[in-house]
Amino acid sequence: MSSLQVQITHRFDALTLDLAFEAGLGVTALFGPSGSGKTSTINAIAGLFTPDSGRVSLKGKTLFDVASGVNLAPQERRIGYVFQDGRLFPHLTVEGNIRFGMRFADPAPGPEEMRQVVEMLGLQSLLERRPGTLSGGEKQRVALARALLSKPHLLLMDEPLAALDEPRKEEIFPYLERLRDEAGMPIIYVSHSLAEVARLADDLVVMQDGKVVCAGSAEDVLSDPAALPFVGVREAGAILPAQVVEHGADGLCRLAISGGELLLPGVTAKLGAWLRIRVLAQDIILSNQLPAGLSSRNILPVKVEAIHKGGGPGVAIGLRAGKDRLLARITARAAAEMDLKPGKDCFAILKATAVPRGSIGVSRGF
Ligand SMILES: Nc1ncnc2c1ncn2[C@@H]1O[C@H](COP(=O)(O)OP(=O)(O)OP(=O)(O)O)[C@@H](O)[C@H]1O
Repeated sequence: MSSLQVQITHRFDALTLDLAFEAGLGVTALFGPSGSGKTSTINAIAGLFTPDSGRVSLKGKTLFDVASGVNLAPQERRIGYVFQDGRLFPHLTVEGNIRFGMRFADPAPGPEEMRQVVEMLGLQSLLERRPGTLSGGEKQRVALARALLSKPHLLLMDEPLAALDEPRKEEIFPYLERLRDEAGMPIIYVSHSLAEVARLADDLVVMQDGKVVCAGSAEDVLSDPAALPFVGVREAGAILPAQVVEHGADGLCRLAISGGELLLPGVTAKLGAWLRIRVLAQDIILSNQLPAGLSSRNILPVKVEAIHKGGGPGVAIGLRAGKDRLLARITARAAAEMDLKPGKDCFAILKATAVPRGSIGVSRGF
């Protein structure tokens, strides 16, 4: 049974929320366009907003249930909440802010637990500083530490990177990846950035107009051609588990994937490290023959699994590459001329520079 179970309905003037999903350990991303109801959903989980009907339970405990009249106050729910803007107390030091979270923990964390969280989030040298002197990324790490030291059973994060520029985002990602792998609790991560989601999420719940339109493991959803219209044609792309095999003297890294190898620039992870590589559907070219004399070194034998026609000239092609899946987006005309259909073998070609550094995340291994 999943740790968190959510079923809520609520009618706002302009939107009706009507959704159900479950979340286990690790990061479950709530992804969807602005106004799809993501924040309202996590506010309902946190007890900051009371829906018309439904039920929320965490680790078998009912937090909210209209049928039986249960509606625990936010502070009784054992939930940590990290807001987009951090919401630190400006008059307290970093340490004061972090200790504030401990007031809600039961039992209160000891010095060793505090040391571990401070170390995990790299806050050792910031403890005496005040929030006004911190960068956006540092503030978010403090907000995370404060939430974690309240010893929650669930962590809710609402667009925690939205206010940060790209370098600050890059700075905080390793901490979020560590948190995902070490926190030992469900984390609900709200985002409208598929790049963030592809990098962090174990599971994905895609929302639109107050409803869940698809849900499952991030790998399944992001490689599903039928999900492409919901995640966006430009942003859609599968994630491939890959292991670092060799750093070439020319700056290219050789990565082993279940269906072959990739050569990519800009990979700094150590030999043997497991990564998750996001390959955008629009960056894949398909060929019926093994291409010769091509500049790309990344040519993978693949099998067509599914084809999904959208309203426009494009089609999404679900591909099997070894044990993994890829998603390609090509024109319907090309698909027809290549006679692509489920079961057909072909080759997927990926330009090395098509995978930017920001599309490479660290994984807990597969
Ligand atoms: N308190 C409210 N009163 C009336 N309508 C509301 C209220 N809160 C939310 N809504 C409605 O629900 C919609 C979704 O809001 P919500 O903040 O949950 O979406 P979101 O997916 O988190 O969007 P964003 O990414 O922009 O924060 C709003 O556009 C609005 O129509």
